[in-house]
This record gives sequence, structure tokens and C-alpha cells, in this order.
Amino acid sequence: MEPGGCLRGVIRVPGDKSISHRAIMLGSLADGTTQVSGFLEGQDALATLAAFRRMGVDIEGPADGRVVIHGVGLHGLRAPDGPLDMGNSGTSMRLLCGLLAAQPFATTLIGDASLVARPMRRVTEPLARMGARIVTTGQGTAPLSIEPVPALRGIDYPMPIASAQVKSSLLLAGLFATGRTCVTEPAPSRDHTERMLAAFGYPVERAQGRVCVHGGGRLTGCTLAIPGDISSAAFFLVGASIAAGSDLLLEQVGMNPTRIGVIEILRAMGADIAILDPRDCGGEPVADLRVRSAPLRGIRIPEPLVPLAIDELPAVFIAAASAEGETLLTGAEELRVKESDRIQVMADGLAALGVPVEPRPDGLSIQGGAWAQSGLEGARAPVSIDSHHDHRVAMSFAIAALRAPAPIEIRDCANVATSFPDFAALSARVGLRIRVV
Ligand SMILES: O=C(O)C1=C[C@@H](OP(=O)(O)O)[C@@H](O)[C@H](O)C1
Ligand SMILES: C=C(OP(=O)(O)O)C(=O)O
Repeated sequence: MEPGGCLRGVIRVPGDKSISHRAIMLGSLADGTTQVSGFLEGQDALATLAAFRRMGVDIEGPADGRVVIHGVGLHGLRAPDGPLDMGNSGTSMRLLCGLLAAQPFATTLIGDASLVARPMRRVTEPLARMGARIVTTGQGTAPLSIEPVPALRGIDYPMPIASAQVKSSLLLAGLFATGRTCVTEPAPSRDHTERMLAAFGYPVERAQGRVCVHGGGRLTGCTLAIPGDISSAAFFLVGASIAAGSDLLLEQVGMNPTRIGVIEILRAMGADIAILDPRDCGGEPVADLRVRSAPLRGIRIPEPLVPLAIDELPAVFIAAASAEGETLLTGAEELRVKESDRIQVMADGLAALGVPVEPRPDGLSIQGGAWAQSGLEGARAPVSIDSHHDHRVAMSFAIAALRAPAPIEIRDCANVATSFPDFAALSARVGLRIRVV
């Protein structure tokens, strides 16, 4: 990454990752055919797709974001011929855990080095209360061995953390359980599962942070248009905000209210983001976003926004480093159990770039405006940043190059392909000085 430059032009980021996973899962369990457009052809969503193929579902594509799923009905999945590899994808593993706990065959879920270090008891414990039999390692991690049981029973579960993965895992198990399965959230988390169940004609009760489904219904195949992923758009929202002279239009970005925390945070910092032509896209709100560079100031990030911006926080840290004054994040301990420990790994990278940063157990403080006094100005040798195989860390530091005082070399970034395979090409097209070696 060469320092400097700005972002200008019009781009469309790839389809939403969370929605792409759910489209494959619910389309596979539906009666009839589901036509999907805008599917994210990234490794995480492809891991979900491959798992359902191995359980006997006929899935055409993906070709140019189009997928056709020939659903087998709620009880039509077949035993796979070996362990299902979820790669780097926490969403695949946790959601499938709930769905597979209800199947009449055994399965084993495995993943890469990052995924097998992530906590799984948050789903296996409430699923056990529903009657599921799932064996984890002694540390509560994958591989997960899921054994068939005669039946699951609905529970009423108050979630200790605001996690859409936990909520969705239980709701998917609830489709097969006797009686009613209810989940209460301590704070709102993304609601794509609830919205998509409704799109497939499955009744979902929602009131005051509580979601319930009755087992034994059916899903009907439908047509789904998946909006652009705001988590991928976030890198450009930050990049165009911090690089003087930027003016970027991001088309068709998902604007689900449970996902737009990043826009609220950046606007509170002074970002100039216009929401244009808000409209509906298959049960999900979308809009075009025009972002122009603006002077940013540090803020205290309101805790209720944390679950609504959880995957975008690494990019927000780059905005904070470029802002005037201090930014303080608290209530975000979940960042420590993502693809990497995103608090520590981001803090280490920012410190290497001369940014004063103090990690805390549940967040960090970043002293902005220090790029210029970092002692790195005009440096020829690149500052080397280890992304720890974390796609969001790698893309955040790529965007940082727009303001950083020295060239940046980012190591271990193959996993960018998990969520945003075209990131390098797309960002170069609008002005990022990026070179893939
Ligand atoms: O349900 C989902 O699709 C996701 C939920 C979030 O995880 P948590 O449920 O662990 O907060 C998020 O970080 C992840 O990238 C995708
Ligand atoms: C945390 C993420 O994904 P997952 O939990 O599905 O691995 C992410 O994409 O930032």
C-alpha cells in the first residue's frame, strides 16, 4: 500500500454475507425453488453452500451472483458422507449447529485454525436445553459432533449477549422443535433470519426484543434479491471520509436498521454521508450512499451502537486514528472472539503506525490526529502489519494507507476472500494505491 490518494467514482460492493448464508439455509429447507440474486461469492457463504450440496440439495450456480436452490423441504436433508468444513465462517458453524441438531443423522462440523479457536458453548448450551446432543472439545470449541435425538423441545431463552448467530441458531432449531422456541435479546442484533423466515412464509412472532417460532411449519421457496453488504461498504465509507478530495457513490447498500450503526458512528464523528433513494429490496431496506471527505473528530462510541456496528469497528478505528481528539470504545468485548482478537490485533497495527492506542478488556481508546507526528513521515520502508488472517483487519489497514504517513505492507490477507473477494480490484479502481504480491 502506498500512502495517500483519495477515493472517487461509483461502486457496488458485493452481496451481504449474513443474508447470503441464510438464503442458502432457508432455500434448502423450503418446499419448491428459490431464486437468489446478489449472492456473495465469498468463501464463507460458499462453505455454507457446499455443506448443503453435501446434504443432498441441488443448488445451481453461483454464476454472477445468481443461485437457484431446489429446496428439499424441512425434512429432506440427507446425511453427508463426512465432516462438513465451515472454513473461517463462524456464522456457518453456529447457525448449522442449531439446524443440524434437529436432523435424524449425525454430523461433524470442522473449521480452520481461527474457527476452531472460537467459542461454541454459546450455542451448544442452549441447544442442549432443547434436548440436543452436541459434543465439543474440552474448551467448548469445534470440532462439533452432533448426534441425532428423537425430538427437540422449544425453550424460552434469555440471551446473555446480543448475538444474531445465537438467536438464529436457536430459531433454526426451533423450526423442528415441539412447541414454541423464544429468544429474548439484551439489545437488538441483526434480524435477517426473522425477516427471511417471513419472506419464506414462516410465521415469526416479534415483540419488544423477543422472537418466537412454533415448530412444524413449512417454508415456501421464493425470490430473493440480496443487497450490498454494509460491512464491505464500511471500508469505503471510512476511506472516503478520511482522504481529502474523496467523493464516492456506493450503490444498493443494505440499510437494515440493525446494521447501520457504522453510519451513525461516522456521522457523529462528522462524516458527510448522504443516504440517497432509500427503497426496499426483497424485505430488506437499501439505499445509495454518497460519501465525501470531511474533518472527523473523536467521540465516545455509544454502547447500544456496538452490536449494530460490530463487524465495522475495525474500520471505525481507522477513522478514529484520522480524527481530531480521542475516540473511546467500551462494551465491545465480543471483538476479542472474532476471526482474530480484533481489539489487540488492531491496537498492535495502529501502534506500529505511530498511533497512540490503549486496549482495554472491552474496547480501546485511540488518540487521533497523530499520523503527522508519528516520526514515520516520508519513510520509504513499509510498516509491516500482521492481519492475523483476519479479513476485516486486512481491509481496515488497506484503507488506512489513504492517511498513514508511510507505506503499509499487510501480511496474511488471503482471507479477504471470505467476505470480499474483489476488494483489491474494486478499491484500486476508485483510487486506493494497492498492490497485491
Ligand atoms: O448472524 C450473523 O450473520 C452475524 C452475526 C455477528 O456475530 P455474533 O452473533 O457473534 O455477534 C457478526 O459478527 C457476524 O459477522 C455475522
Ligand atoms: C465475524 C465475522 O464473521 P463470522 O462470525 O461469520 O466468522 C465477520 O465477518 O466479521
